[in-house]
Amino acid sequence: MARIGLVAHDDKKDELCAWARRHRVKLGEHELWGTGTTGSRVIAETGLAVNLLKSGPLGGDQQLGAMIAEGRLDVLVFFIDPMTAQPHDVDVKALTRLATLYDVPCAVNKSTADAVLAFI
Ligand SMILES: O=C(CO)COP(=O)(O)O
Repeated sequence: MARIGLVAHDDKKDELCAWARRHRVKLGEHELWGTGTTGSRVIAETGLAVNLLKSGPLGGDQQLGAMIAEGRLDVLVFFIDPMTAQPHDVDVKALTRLATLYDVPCAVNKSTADAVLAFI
């Protein structure tokens, strides 16, 4: 069982929820963690159990980063919106930086997320 973080920027939340619905059975075999708004939407739209952290801009991204630094997260699925500036861009960069540093698989779009999930 892998510990998977689920995060999406606002314009990518529909995409992440559709992805989670498509992989509902497989995701159900794993321990899921989500930032507040993303995680709540995944719960509502899939019925999957997701451990909720704070909303991303309020510290949720940093909580996921801390989990990575402490060896408590195995996979990060983070659908980033490349077209919209984020007020908490420093947190976004910190999270992707820690995933890179600790060699945690980090899927920032659907096809990469499909590939990572097929692998675990
Ligand atoms: O801001 C986010 C990622 O940077 C996601 O946070 P929410 O899931 O709370 O919207």
